[in-house]
Amino acid sequence: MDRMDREERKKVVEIENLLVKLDGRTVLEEVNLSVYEKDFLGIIGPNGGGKTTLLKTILGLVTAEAGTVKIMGKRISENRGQVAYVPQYAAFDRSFPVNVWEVVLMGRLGSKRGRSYSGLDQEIAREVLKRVEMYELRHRRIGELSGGEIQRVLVARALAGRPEILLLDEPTASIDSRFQAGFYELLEELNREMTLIMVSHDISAISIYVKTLACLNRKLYYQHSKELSPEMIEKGYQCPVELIAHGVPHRVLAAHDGVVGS
Ligand SMILES: Nc1ncnc2c1ncn2[C@@H]1O[C@H](COP(=O)(O)OP(=O)(O)OP(=O)(O)O)[C@@H](O)[C@H]1O
Repeated sequence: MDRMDREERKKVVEIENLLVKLDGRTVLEEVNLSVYEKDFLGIIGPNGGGKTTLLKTILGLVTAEAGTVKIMGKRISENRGQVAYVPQYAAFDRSFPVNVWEVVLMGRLGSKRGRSYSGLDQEIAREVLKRVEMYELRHRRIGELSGGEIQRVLVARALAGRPEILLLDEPTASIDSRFQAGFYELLEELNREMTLIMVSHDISAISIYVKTLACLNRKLYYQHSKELSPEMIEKGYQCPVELIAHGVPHRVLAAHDGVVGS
């Protein structure tokens, strides 16, 4: 995406000089990031690099030590409801005794008045379940679903809040590779209407679907492009590029000596 194209679109997430400490330890520092309307940003990086923490900061669940985070031009505290989160599947308790329909309705909790869900809440739950092709299984207990099905339900729950920005934390980690392509296709379709920010370890898969890639290892390396320069990877992973390059399709590597970019 070139600069001209970006300037015509709205900035939906704007992070400046972010510093986050957890238990007194610096987890994120000097993070600057602008995400534009309808971007599909993939964030990669080593374990413990701060990816989940960055998503939680955008959601307002983690407080910054310094710096600013703005969503749609406003501070997070003034702007709830426009960002939704699809958690890591592993973080979801499968033994929780609820069915698909109830899980998706939880996505309407922010708008619920009184004790019961409105007709509108139910209509939205129906619509989002159809969207992720899980409506037929709406009476199923969560514990009876496959990893891929649960992930679709979690996307539906996030969509039920009618977000402008969807954050996804390793959404395909537990999905059988046969079903991953279908899941990414769903994300591509959603991206026509909303901004997506996705954390993943699966560089080769996400590089097919995302529009831009960033590398996070306490600091964020990002050029508003799908190409990762060897320098970004080296800084991001703090190990020689050669080790990583085997697992990265060439087309995400910018041209440099010894590696031909395409
Ligand atoms: N609640 C917490 N209290 C203290 N430290 C934490 C907390 N949550 C995370 N951390 C630490 O912050 C660092 C970043 O963690 P985070 O989960 O954001 O990384 P990540 O890039 O998402 O890792 P992974 O790829 O393994 O999921 C890690 O060193 C982790 O141990």
